[in-house]
Amino acid sequence: MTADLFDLPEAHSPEAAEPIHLDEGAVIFPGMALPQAPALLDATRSIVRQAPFRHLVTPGGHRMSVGMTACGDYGWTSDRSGYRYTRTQPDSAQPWPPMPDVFRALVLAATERAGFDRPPLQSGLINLYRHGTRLSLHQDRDEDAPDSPIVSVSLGVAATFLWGGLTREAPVRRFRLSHGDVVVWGGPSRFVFHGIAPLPRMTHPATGECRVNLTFRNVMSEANAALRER
Ligand SMILES: O=C(O)CCC(=O)C(=O)O
Ligand SMILES: [Fe+2]
Repeated sequence: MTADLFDLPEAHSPEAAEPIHLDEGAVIFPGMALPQAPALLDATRSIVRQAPFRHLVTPGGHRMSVGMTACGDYGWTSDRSGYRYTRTQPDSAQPWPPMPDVFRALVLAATERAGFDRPPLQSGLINLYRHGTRLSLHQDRDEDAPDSPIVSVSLGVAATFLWGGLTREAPVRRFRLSHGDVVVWGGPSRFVFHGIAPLPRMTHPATGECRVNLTFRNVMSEANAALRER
């Protein structure tokens, strides 16, 4: 599997520093977050002190191998009763830590660079992968905000991103996501099936044996958010 990983397009070679277009509305920006990576990891550590990683249980009773936490107005949770967004942490009833400025600035820049209007700043999920951790093919559809894209930032050990289509049966392409890579998907690609292949046993100077992924979403559409504020 490690050999497979190195056969994928290398995001950081000079000739590949250009955006990689996956589909209409979906793009990888290789290395876009490299300058901010140390600050992103510091901010992540501070969030984790306030809201520790948890291995959530799926409605089917499986313990997820990804460790998860969140920041911003909403965090994603899962348990035997289903998947949902909550304004408080599942076991402490504390609000999620606020979204750090260094996260917000990167989300704004990536959203604009990808040509979308509405930056996903309502929820920042933090996923922790170790050797063998995977995230099977899924759509991000627990949100009610199809008008804003997903922004995803990869830090630490490189992973294989699985990029499928709008149905589970669609062919899956594989891309290598390295430290500092940013992926944005929205518009016609907002509900594309995607996932992460099991993380190889490798180390990265910034994170040791781990990969950290930050994914940003809006949870409520502009119309629903406006209704709430009335
Ligand atoms: O770790 C990644 O790059 C993808 C994460 C993801 O798809 C999710 O959190 O829904
Ligand atoms: Fe996802």
